[in-house]
Order: sequence, then structure tokens, then C-alpha cells
Amino acid sequence: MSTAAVAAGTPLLQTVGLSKHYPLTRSTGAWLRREPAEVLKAVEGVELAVHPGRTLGVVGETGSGKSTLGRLILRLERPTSGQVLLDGHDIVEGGREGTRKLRREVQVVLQDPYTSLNPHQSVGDALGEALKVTGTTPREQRPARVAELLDQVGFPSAWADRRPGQLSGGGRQRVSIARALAVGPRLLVADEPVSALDVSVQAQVLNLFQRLQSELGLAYLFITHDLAVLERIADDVAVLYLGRVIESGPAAALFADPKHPYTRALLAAAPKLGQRRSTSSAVRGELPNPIAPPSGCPFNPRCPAATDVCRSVVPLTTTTPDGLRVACHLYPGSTPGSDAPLDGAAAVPSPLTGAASSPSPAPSTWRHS
Ligand SMILES: Nc1ncnc2c1ncn2[C@@H]1O[C@H](COP(=O)(O)OP(=O)(O)OP(=O)(O)O)[C@@H](O)[C@H]1O
Repeated sequence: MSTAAVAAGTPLLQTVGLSKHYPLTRSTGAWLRREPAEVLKAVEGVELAVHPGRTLGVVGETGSGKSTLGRLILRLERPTSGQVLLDGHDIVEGGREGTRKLRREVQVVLQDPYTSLNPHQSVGDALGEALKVTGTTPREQRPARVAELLDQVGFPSAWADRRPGQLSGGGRQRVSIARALAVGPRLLVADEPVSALDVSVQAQVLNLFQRLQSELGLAYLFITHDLAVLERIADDVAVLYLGRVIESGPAAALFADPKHPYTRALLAAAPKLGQRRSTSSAVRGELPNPIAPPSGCPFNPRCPAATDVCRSVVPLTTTTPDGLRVACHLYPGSTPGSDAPLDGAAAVPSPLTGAASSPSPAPSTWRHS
């Protein structure tokens, strides 16, 4: 199937207006009564789609809401509002059958294989246990299935006897991936799966993800702070800022011509794969306090292109001719009633270098939502 056909079909996983607000409480008076004080909006109105066999990368600085989003999708937390749809069915309201389908079809790979594997359990036992818990493989077929899983992640079957401590960091992450594959999922949620690895090993594990995707037709939701990783692996990218998606769309378009000043800053500072540098130091200024975010565009205090409207009006999301969806007042359609670029949109200074670069041409047909 062509990429376009796949992208046009029903998403395997979709979020609709997904939000998670944490009410923060404070203790008052002698009785230590706990009263609701403020609300932290960790995820706000997020719309994403992961299509079968494709990789959606989610990127953002620390505290942007990436892991909360992952937990909502895995139903480890209940959203404040919005939906998570699996094959078009709401998994939040889907009851026991919805949970069963989710556990069968969506599995997780976490950043730290050191903590997610039992040091006293052999690799074979860890995989055998996953097969037993999920009930997918009869007992007598489990050794063969364990050998098959090991083979899929590039290990000889004799390594079933090894314990996590006898493996390298990359080896342990391969075991985590094999364990996630045990149930035969269609989607892996991978939360910073290569961040804890030596830079030399990162590329090998990314190769493994890519090989498994082509062999098994897996889809990935790949959460990372590292744009260089996504440039390598993602078909589509969503950039999170203070819990909101501020730019999303095809990876090729986003890396060729990013639209949002925040994405541009991240990209300008992004290292090549194999160099260590995190997005936490990539953009000038600090992430604002999420309990008291700035009014208007949440990026405006750090944005060198910010104007008065950015400080007072939250930009709508508008779609550019190359298929990127961007929430920024520099683009027509992002401000209610506007149909032309705002003054100053002709040249957007790089938030890092100050050098001007031209945004894409702005036809009057851009859509907004
Ligand atoms: N249980 C919770 N209660 C209150 N606030 C929370 C809770 N979980 C997360 N947060 C807050 O929500 C925001 C988003 O956190 P989250 O961990 O999702 O970000 P992240 O992008 O994954 O960061 P990192 O890359 O550091 O893991 C942060 O401000 C965090 O402090």
C-alpha cells in the first residue's frame, strides 16, 4: 500500500481533544484541610493519529507533557477530557473488552531497561512469563516462541539463559522489545527508548525498530526529546509545547521547512544522531511555569517574532500547503478573521541565531480548525 493510502485510512490509534489536568492541592489551617488551589494542564486538547505500519514521533522539552500523553494512551491514567480511539473505538469508555483489546494490541517500551527487567530472572523466563500472562501461547509452544522472539531481536536462542546483568544496555533494551512483542501487538508506545543508551548503541537499536516495523508491520508512537532520533525514524512528527501540539505533520516536510519558531529553534540546535545534546538546552529561555502559563501563545515569552497578538490570543491551528499543521500567528488562518500574513511575518528571525529566514508562501486557501 502506498504511504498516501495508508495515511488516508482509519488511524490505528487516534486522540481527540485529549487533555489531562492535575489539580494541585494545598494544606490550610490547623486541620490541614486540603483545598484545590491550582490546576496544572499537562496535556491540553491534543489531536494525534498513528496509522498502521507508520511511526509518529512526539518531541518536546522536558515537562512538555510527552510521558503524560503516553500514560493516557496506555490507559494508565484517565484523561480529564477527550478520547483515545483504537481502531475508532474509545478505549477510555470501552470497558473490560476495550482494556483487553488495548493490552493485546498496544505494548510499551520504556527508557530504562535496568528497572523494567527483573535482575534475578533469566531472559527466557521473562519472555515465557510475558507469554503466560497474556495467554497467547500454549505452554508446550512457549520455548519455541521464546526462541523466535530472541531471533527477532537479534539474539541466539542460547541467550535465553542469560540474566539482565550479563547483557549490555542495548542488549537489555532488546529484551524489553522482545517482551513487548510477545503478545503480538500492532502498536508500540516507545517512551525515550534509546535515551539511556550509549550513543554508539542508539543507532543499532533504532535499526532494530525499523527492521521490526518492516517485518511485522508494526506502528510506533515514538516519544523523545531528541529530534535527531525522529529525523531518522519518524514518518510523522508532533511537537509538544506546554502540553499542546504546536506543529505536526509529515516528517519530511517538517524537517525540510519547519514553520513554528519553536520547531525551528529545536531543529537549529538539534545534534546529528550520535551526538549528545538535549532539547532542554536547545531553546533560549526557560519553559514557563505550567501552573501559570503565559496568556496568548504559550511560546510568546521566548519567541523573537512575538507581536502583541501573540501575547493575548491563542493561535488556532492552520494547515500549510506542505501538509504541516501549525499553531502560530505568523500564518494566515491562525488568528480569527485573518486571511493574510501578519506584519512582520515575511522574515522570521531564528530564535537562536537571529538570522532571518522566510516562512513558506501563504496562499489564501489554508484551512484552520
Ligand atoms: N501526577 C502528576 N501530578 C501533578 N503534575 C504532574 C503529574 N505528572 C506530571 N505532571 C506535570 O505535568 C507536566 C508534564 O509532565 P511530563 O512528565 O508528561 O513531561 P515530559 O515531557 O514527559 O517530561 P520529561 O521529558 O522530563 O519526562 C510537568 O509540568 C509535570 O510536572
